[in-house]
Amino acid sequence: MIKVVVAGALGRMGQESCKAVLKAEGMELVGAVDTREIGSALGAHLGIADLEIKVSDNLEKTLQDLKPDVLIDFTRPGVVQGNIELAIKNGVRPVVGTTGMSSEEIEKFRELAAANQVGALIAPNFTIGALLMIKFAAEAAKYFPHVEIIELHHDQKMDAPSGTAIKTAEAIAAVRGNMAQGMPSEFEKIEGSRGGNYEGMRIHSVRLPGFVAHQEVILGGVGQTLTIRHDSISRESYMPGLLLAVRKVMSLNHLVYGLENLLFE
Ligand SMILES: NC(=O)C1=CN([C@@H]2O[C@H](COP(=O)(O)OP(=O)(O)OC[C@H]3O[C@@H](n4cnc5c(N)ncnc54)[C@H](OP(=O)(O)O)[C@@H]3O)[C@@H](O)[C@H]2O)C=CC1
Ligand SMILES: O=C(O)C1=N[C@H](C(=O)O)C[C@H](O)C1
Repeated sequence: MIKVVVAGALGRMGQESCKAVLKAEGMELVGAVDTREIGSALGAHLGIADLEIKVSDNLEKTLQDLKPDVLIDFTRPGVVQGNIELAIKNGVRPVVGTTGMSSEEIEKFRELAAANQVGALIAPNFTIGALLMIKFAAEAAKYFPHVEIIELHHDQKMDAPSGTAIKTAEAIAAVRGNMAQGMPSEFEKIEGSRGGNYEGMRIHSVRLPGFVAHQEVILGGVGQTLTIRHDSISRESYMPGLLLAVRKVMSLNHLVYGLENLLFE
């Protein structure tokens, strides 16, 4: 049995993750950590009457008392960093969906995981569709190097651009490098109109109620454009990838950034 603790257990992704782990063969949900309704029964939040687990606000004590194999983290930027450090230092493998970390922070955790010989995964997106979108976009960018990314999310999202958009831009930049796009003399009449700039690629972040998580990668060529789009229309879409990650992290002794590295091996 893989023993799992979920941090951010009362959040949108945390609740979905708890339900998925409870249903998963070979996994046991042993603990739940959040900032809200501490001491309440997790089952009451998930609509499962006979679930014994209580919500704790103390991750360190939870990890030390319950000694889980894996920590799933869906908290928020600024919190996740401390959680990863606590997990690795306690020999618990973090499987992290929380976005908003810098590449320097990810590198620091890579070193920490290696020094402690603890498996870890940081995955900005757990859906197979988004991973394929990134793969296809990077392939297409070999032929269409002019690219803009539009990501669209619900309006409760804290970080912009999304972790998925950054991962997409990184994958495309690895193929085409840093490249100027558009007119050298272009200017913005309203600041930010052209979006964020990653190695010359523009990233536009839309935040509106009604969206879950969506992204378009638009590649432009002479007289033609190619659009690759992915839509997550429910948070269940992340669960198969998340459960796969929990299983795969058990046999790692280092940090992996991106589920694609475990999926398309
Ligand atoms: N990798 C992927 O595939 C996906 C990643 N995400 C990412 O996951 C993260 C969470 O998203 P989402 O579930 O929508 O966010 P929510 O705000 O719904 O959930 C976050 C939860 O974490 C809690 N929390 C805050 N601080 C702590 C803490 N110190 N310890 C424990 N829990 C804490 C929050 O409590 P409170 O409300 O009191 O602050 C809240 O319940 C985001 O970074 C998002 O971008 C989302 C979807 C998919
Ligand atoms: O906040 C979200 O909701 C999501 N965050 C992740 C990201 O930043 O890419 C994954 C997905 O897009 C949903």
